[in-house]
Amino acid sequence: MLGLSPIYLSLAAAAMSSGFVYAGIKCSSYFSHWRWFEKISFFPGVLLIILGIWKLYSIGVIIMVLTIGLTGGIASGKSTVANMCKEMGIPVIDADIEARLAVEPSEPAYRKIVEAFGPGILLPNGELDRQALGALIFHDVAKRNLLNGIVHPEVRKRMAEKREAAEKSGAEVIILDIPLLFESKLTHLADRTLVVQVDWETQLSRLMARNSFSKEEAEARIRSQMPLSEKAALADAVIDNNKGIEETKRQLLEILARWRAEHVI
Ligand SMILES: CC(C)(COP(=O)(O)OP(=O)(O)OC[C@H]1O[C@@H](n2cnc3c(N)ncnc32)[C@H](O)[C@@H]1O)[C@@H](O)C(=O)NCCC(=O)NCCS
Ligand SMILES: Nc1ncnc2c1ncn2[C@@H]1O[C@H](COP(=O)(O)OP(=O)(O)OP(=O)(O)O)[C@@H](O)[C@H]1O
Repeated sequence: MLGLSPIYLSLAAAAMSSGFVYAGIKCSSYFSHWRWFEKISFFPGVLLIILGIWKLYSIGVIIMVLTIGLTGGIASGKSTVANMCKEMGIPVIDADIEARLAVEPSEPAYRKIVEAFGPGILLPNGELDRQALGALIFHDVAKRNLLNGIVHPEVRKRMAEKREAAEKSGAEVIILDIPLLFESKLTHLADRTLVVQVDWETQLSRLMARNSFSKEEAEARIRSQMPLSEKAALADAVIDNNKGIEETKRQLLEILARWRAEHVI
């Protein structure tokens, strides 16, 4: 996230100094009553505060982190792009994975889901039957909202913890892979938003192939999300993932290089 980049620090320093000067002028009557050592130490004191903040930044106490909110539609290629980032050594925090962990039988969300949807959504071994739950919620907006209301707060908590850990480990870039970044109004979590886009036909055929879904099942899942064209219009950058993997990687590298440069200046 923001951390404190040099540009923000410079702006803060400029604002602080002008604030002090303004206050100094406003209080000139007081200022004229200050003793000589108070007058002499005033401006160097301000300078020392600014240098102190700068030092904290330079030794890494204040870290500058670029947080990217990666999103898209179901099967548009978010995980494919996230895996490319992981290969580059960039930590990825994946909302789908956190959502899976949050509904394990030992977790509080599990009990709430069973209470809300009944034991019919359980497998014989007691775990959630994800296919059965999916069949319910992707065809019924009220049920989807009910499930989201149980799972999403847990996912947000888990992601915040992981993000803090990634920041502490000194990561300069962090990817938050959040399928519902725009739907759930979570863009404030990221400095930049990146949408992985594909056209409808490609999305449908990749989803049907990957999950062995019927056309109807796949369409219900796609329609349960904000249209990809709307997400693309809201994003800071868009990766066109209709073509081959290499072309997708080329676009990713270009965007990362641009954003890294912008964030550091
Ligand atoms: C309904 C569930 C059990 C289906 O599980 P399944 O293993 O089939 O799918 P998986 O979790 O891998 O999700 C695949 C994709 O479906 C889409 N999706 C999942 N949940 C939702 C939802 N509530 N609304 C819209 N799209 C969703 C996302 O694009 C996601 O990447 C599961 O998706 C779930 O618990 N969803 C609610 C939590 C959630 O919103 N997860 C998304 C990220 S927070
Ligand atoms: N450029 C590409 N060319 C061909 N196949 C691709 C490409 N990008 C992704 N795929 C395939 O499309 C499918 C969906 O991709 P991926 O799993 O990355 O999507 P996702 O957005 O993470 O999906 P979900 O929303 O379900 O988590 C996968 O089977 C993947 O291998």
